[in-house]
Amino acid sequence: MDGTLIEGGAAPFYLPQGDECDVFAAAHRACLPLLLKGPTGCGKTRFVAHMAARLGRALHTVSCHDDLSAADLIGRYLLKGGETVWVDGPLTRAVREGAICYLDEVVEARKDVAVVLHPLTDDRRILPIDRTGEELHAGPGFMLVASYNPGYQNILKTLKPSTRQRFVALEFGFPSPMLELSVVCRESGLDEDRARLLIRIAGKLRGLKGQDLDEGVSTRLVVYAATLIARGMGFDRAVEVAMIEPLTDEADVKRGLADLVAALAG
Ligand SMILES: Nc1ncnc2c1ncn2[C@@H]1O[C@H](COP(=O)(O)OP(=O)(O)OP(=O)(O)O)[C@@H](O)[C@H]1O
Repeated sequence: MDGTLIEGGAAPFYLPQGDECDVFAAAHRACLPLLLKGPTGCGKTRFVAHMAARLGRALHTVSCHDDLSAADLIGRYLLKGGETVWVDGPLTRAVREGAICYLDEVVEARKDVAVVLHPLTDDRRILPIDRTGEELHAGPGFMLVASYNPGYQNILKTLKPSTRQRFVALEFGFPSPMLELSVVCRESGLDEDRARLLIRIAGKLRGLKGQDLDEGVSTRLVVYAATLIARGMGFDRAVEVAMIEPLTDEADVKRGLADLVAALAG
């Protein structure tokens, strides 16, 4: 596999917002790691799955959390049938196989993860495994992709410059209304008229980010609402359970959102 993109229907469905597929492919060819920045549910994970398939690479995805340590990524000795055996973690597996490793919400991970990522994301491209004494050299197929959501206002959880400046970075936003319409119809099977109305509602709700809401409604939630409607749920109820309830716990904000939706839905 020489990094040529495979066209065709085998890859998970993904509608590009711009030139991100070309940037991903170019970074893969150049053996550079890639950082995806953007809000939750805007298509980052789908994009990586799509690109991995088009590049003919296996994909190992890790959802990072605040207890995720370097050992979780690299591997550990485990007791199996009375014997102690070494078991590779997802990052080590990806390096050995020449696969793509996707670290979703990388800022959540513990600090020792950055120490592991540094020699792997600069021109050394090595993964030292202290416990086994191995030092793996990443081949041309391997690529590290990480994502984070700059919108989460947590000053303690941000990437250090020495980490972020090891990545080529792409910024994602919510798709344009036309693009989102295609995504929502394709993902849910809902008709265009009702999908268009959902997207207008989403646009209005996104406008409230920073006032009443921390985060705008994601494309994922619009797809949820559309899927529920396509399967028979009433429009208003689907909007309530998929596009309002998940956004906030505050009763008066919810009421305000419901009024706004009612005005739009007529
Ligand atoms: N451009 C797109 N093409 C196809 N589907 C999309 C696109 N953008 C969003 N989606 C839809 O939105 C859903 C959520 O996207 P995805 O899981 O990739 O979000 P994410 O940005 O990775 O979120 P998180 O940061 O929370 O993991 C997908 O399952 C898909 O249905």
